[in-house]
Order: sequence, then C-alpha cells, then structure tokens
Amino acid sequence: MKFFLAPMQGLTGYTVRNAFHHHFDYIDKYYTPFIPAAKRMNAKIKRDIDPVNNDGITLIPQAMSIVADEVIDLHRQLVPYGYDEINVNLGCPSGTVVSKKRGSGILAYPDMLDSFLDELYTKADFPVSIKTRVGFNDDELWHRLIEIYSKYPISELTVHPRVQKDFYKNTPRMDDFALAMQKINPDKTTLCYNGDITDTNSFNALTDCFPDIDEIMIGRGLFANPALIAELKGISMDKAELRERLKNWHDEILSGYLSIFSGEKDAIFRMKEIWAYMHGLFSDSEKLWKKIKKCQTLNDYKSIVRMAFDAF
Ligand SMILES: Cc1cc2nc3c(=O)[nH]c(=O)nc-3n(C[C@H](O)[C@H](O)[C@H](O)COP(=O)(O)O)c2cc1C
Repeated sequence: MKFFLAPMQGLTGYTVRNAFHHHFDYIDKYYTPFIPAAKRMNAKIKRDIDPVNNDGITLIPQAMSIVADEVIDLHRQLVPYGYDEINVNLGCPSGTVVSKKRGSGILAYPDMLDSFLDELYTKADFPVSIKTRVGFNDDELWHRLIEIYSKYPISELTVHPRVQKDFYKNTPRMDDFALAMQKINPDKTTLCYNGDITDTNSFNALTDCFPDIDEIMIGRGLFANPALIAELKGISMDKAELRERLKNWHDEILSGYLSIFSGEKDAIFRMKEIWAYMHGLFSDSEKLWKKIKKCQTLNDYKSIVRMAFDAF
C-alpha cells in the first residue's frame, strides 16, 4: 500500500512536508496545495516548489484550472525546477473556486469537463493526474463523469467520494468509489482513495471492501495523528517515542514558520490550524484546545505547548 499526504491549503506547505519527512517518514508522495494556473507563479509558490526546500521528498505540483493552455503553461514554468507530472484539482468545494466553474465546480458541466480533458490530454506531453469529487449537488452525474474519466490517459485518479454540497460533512459515498473501481482500467490509470481515513478501523473497513486498492491519500487524519501511517503499517511505537517524535515534528514546524513569517502572530495562527486537528491526541484535549485558541503571544504559546507535551 502506498500512502500520500493530501494537499491542504495553509497546512501542507514545504515546512510541514519536511517535518513529516524528517520525523514520520512513511509518506510515499506529497502534493502541493493548489497553484492557481491562470496566473504566473509568485515568489511564495516558487519557494514552496523549489527542490532545495523539498529535499528527498517526492512532490507533485497541483494546478487549479479548467483551461488546458493554463495547465500546459504552468507545466512550462515547473519544468526548470525538475517537475514533470501535474495534478489537476477537480475537487475543491470552496465558493470562490466553484463560482468560476473551477475545482468541483466543473463537475456540474460534464460536456465542459469532457472538452477540457480532450484538449488537455491532446496537448500535454507529460503525465497529468486528477483529484476529483463525485459530483456537485448530488452524485447523479457520477456515472457520466466516470465514463468521461475512463476515456483519457489519466496517470492517477484520486477520488474523494463526496459531492461539492457535502463539503466535509456526511460520510464518503462508497458506492461511488466502487463504481470507479469497476470502470477505471488499472492498466491505464491508478486509482487512489481519499477521505476520512483516521484510524485502523476506517483503514480496515476500506481495504476489506476494496482489497485491490493500492494507493490511499490522507489529509486530516495525518494532522490528527502524524503517526497514523506507522499505526496502519503495524509499526509499533511506545508512548515515549511517539511523544519525542511528535515534539520534534511540532518544533520543526514552529521554527520553520517563525523563519518564514514576519511576525509571530502569523506563525501562531498557522500552528493553531494544526492544533485544530492534533489536540485530540493530548490529555484533557478540549481544555488544551481552548487555551491554544486563545493564546496570542509566542511566550504563551510555547508555555502551553510545553505543558501539553509534559502531560502527554
Ligand atoms: C483546510 C483544507 C485545505 C485543503 N486544500 C486542498 C487543496 O489545496 N487541494 C486539494 O486537492 N484538496 C484540498 N483539500 C482537500 C484534501 O486534500 C482532502 O481531499 C480532504 O481533506 C479529504 O481527505 P481527508 O478526509 O483525508 O482529510 C483541503 C482540505 C482542507 C480541510
């Protein structure tokens, strides 16, 4: 089984990717948070994809676009950095994205999706993978969408079996993932599952249902428990070792953020985004989370976190 870290805007930049690579090195492949392909890459994006900042990490840049020439142009900008494959985001549910028919917005327009992919796969002389949801308002069009996907030489199709309207609510629609397993030719396209893998139970339920599945992408579950993949692989780790690795992982991210952002407030804000998922691992987790949410200065933040790790 191969495990991938899901792209997450604001969370899976190079600082976090490196921390995973150094302290929980179980991730086979990483994806950048989406890069808006309509514009030229800015300094922040260039820093994020720079191979110097991604040493030893297998990284796939993700494009946000529904225009073939934009994807081709982004690829042209990425080649000098050593990238070949591009992943296209057809899953983002955010209002500002879908209002432009981008992300999961295009899933309501199968004909438009078909012509986009037709032009893209005709013009692209490099591997293009896709990350998709299973519909917009509902999954009635999923049959049609999967027929469209199955026509093209998609290098890897990651399916997050929710529709746009679900955002992250409700449970993944496993019947829709089953249809993808049935319709996608594994000799042409590798199918990757994504959604709600958070522990051994959810992992076993998935692999019991789909024993042929070979690739799983995990997002929130890895922030709730950075050692999750080790657990899924049956690698044992006692509490002291987990605490030590978790602390090193946390400290590397904090010092990385403090060196990137001009003020400590920004670094603390970004650390809070991680704690929103991670606090559940700690004792008295709700109380801890409240304290972290309230804290405004680096000194306060550091002392709360020190106590949390002491009590771990
Ligand atoms: C805060 C946040 C940011 C995200 N940013 C992206 C993104 O840039 N590109 C993308 O394809 N998906 C993005 N996603 C979706 C995740 O990649 C993933 O599909 C989703 O979290 C479901 O997987 P999970 O249940 O393992 O977390 C984002 C999700 C969250 C919660």
